[in-house]
Amino acid sequence: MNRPIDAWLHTIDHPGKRLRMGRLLRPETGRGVIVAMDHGLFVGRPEGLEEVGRTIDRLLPAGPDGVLVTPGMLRHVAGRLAGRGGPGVVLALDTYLTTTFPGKGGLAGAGSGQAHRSIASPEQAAALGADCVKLLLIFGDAGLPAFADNLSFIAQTVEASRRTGVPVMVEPTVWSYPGVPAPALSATQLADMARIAVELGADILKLPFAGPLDEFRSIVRESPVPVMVLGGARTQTPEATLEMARQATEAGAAGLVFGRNVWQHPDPPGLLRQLLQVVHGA
Ligand SMILES: O=C(CO)COP(=O)(O)O
Repeated sequence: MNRPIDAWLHTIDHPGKRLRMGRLLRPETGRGVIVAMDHGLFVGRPEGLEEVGRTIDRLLPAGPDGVLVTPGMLRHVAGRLAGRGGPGVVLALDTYLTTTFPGKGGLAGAGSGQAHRSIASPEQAAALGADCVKLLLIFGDAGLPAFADNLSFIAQTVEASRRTGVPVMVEPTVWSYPGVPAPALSATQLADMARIAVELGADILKLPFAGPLDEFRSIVRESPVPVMVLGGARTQTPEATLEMARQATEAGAAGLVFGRNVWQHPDPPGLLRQLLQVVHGA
């Protein structure tokens, strides 16, 4: 089910986007392994990611294809990433807030409800050297006006990406609350969410892996853009993380965007090497 990188890159008619996307997906396999480290924006100081710079230093020798960070944090870690010929940089361009933060002392402030906001412009992301920007497409209980704003924010960012040349990764998700398990998505729901993201102009999809394998394979096959699979909460065992990576690869995914399962592992570079082995096969 491997799709060569040219199959993806030829779908992109913008040279800047092609060049940047080619930095995240390896030419030999058409896939990439991106380590997500933007969690601080959503939850504060996650266990295992107390110091993003130190985590990056530990992971770089394993050779990740990309890192996902926030524009604010990039200022502090760009020096570590520069001058090495990689990894590519994905910047989180938005965030969502909920008022329920169990164990976090009500970090999101007073009042009730949910809010979704941009935290940087596409132009800023381009100026910061981003190879890709990541946006959320959030389904669920925030109300129709919030959802409509979310859709137009993605559409505007896609429009801006024509000027900046920075590809747009869209992550369809559902409003969730720290400490509360995210609702399980059926493959049918996921297929609809993915399709809406593509219709909005996503260049890359970032999706949770939802079995059964054949149904996820259909979502990947139907997608005209690469599908990368996110990790989610820490699995019970490293073997379960590797198995998810195997199944995602088997289903034709263009790689992984894994966070907690990498940097909360006792040996993050060791696990990352194993993931790279699964995804790239060498
Ligand atoms: O991309 C991610 C967060 O932005 C994925 O992180 P997790 O693997 O920890 O879910």
